[in-house]
Amino acid sequence: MLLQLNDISKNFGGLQVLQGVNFNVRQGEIFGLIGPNGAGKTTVFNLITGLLRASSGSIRFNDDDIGAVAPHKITERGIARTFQNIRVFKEMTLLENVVVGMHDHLNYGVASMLLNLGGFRNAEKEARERALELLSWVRLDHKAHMLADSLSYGEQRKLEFARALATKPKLLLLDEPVAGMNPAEKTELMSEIVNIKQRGFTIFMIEHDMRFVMGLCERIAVLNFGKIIAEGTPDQIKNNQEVIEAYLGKEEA
Ligand SMILES: Nc1ncnc2c1ncn2[C@@H]1O[C@H](COP(=O)(O)OP(=O)(O)OP(=O)(O)O)[C@@H](O)[C@H]1O
Repeated sequence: MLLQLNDISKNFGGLQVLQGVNFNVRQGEIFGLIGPNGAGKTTVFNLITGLLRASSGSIRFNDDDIGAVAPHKITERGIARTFQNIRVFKEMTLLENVVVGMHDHLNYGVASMLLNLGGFRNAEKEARERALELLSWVRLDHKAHMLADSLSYGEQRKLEFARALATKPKLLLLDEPVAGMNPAEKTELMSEIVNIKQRGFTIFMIEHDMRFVMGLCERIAVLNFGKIIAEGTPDQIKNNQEVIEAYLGKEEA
């Protein structure tokens, strides 16, 4: 197992947001976490990436306990994420945005690279070539030299995705990757994610768009009021009575 959550609970003061959460993400798969608004999904990502600490339970990545590891160290260990609210540098080009994402993994500082200082030329050239390749994975390479500000909302999401890949993560966490995308952009992103998986990346996403999650994920866990109520293949999840009730309410179900 690449990632294991064992009996995780999280309280904010008196509010119990997660209770006894258990699930695993396997190497090489596309895994999805779904659940109604406020179920605790983003809290799970914040625990995995070290922004929050669990009240109890353990999180293991590559068999190491990462429950008390600081966020930047989590990135170094190979976990990258995108956020629900877009965080691209709008006044920088797409290429520069991705190069910035790499900086942890290069020996030279970003500032030096961007300033073209002699000894750093090679590192800069390599970084730019790699950034261009990552942009091509999300079909944004033709816009590499444009400012991020000129992108549509959906394109900015894809730029964030490319930037997260720049750290060469073993595990990529995507928080609502298709939020704000139009249907054509969603379909495109679906095939791009499949391609990225085929390159050996493991992907774990939170997503509300059922067509997207069901079409893409190999396994899905469902969180409701802080508890995992189901885990399985998309077909198992679609037909699970407790899941249907969580989404529709008992009356309608
Ligand atoms: N830092 C915090 N302090 C206090 N309460 C918090 C904190 N972070 C989250 N919560 C609460 O925890 C609960 C779960 O929030 P979380 O954002 O994890 O849900 P979610 O499933 O990601 O929701 P959504 O789908 O709407 O993004 C909510 O009631 C939220 O208000």
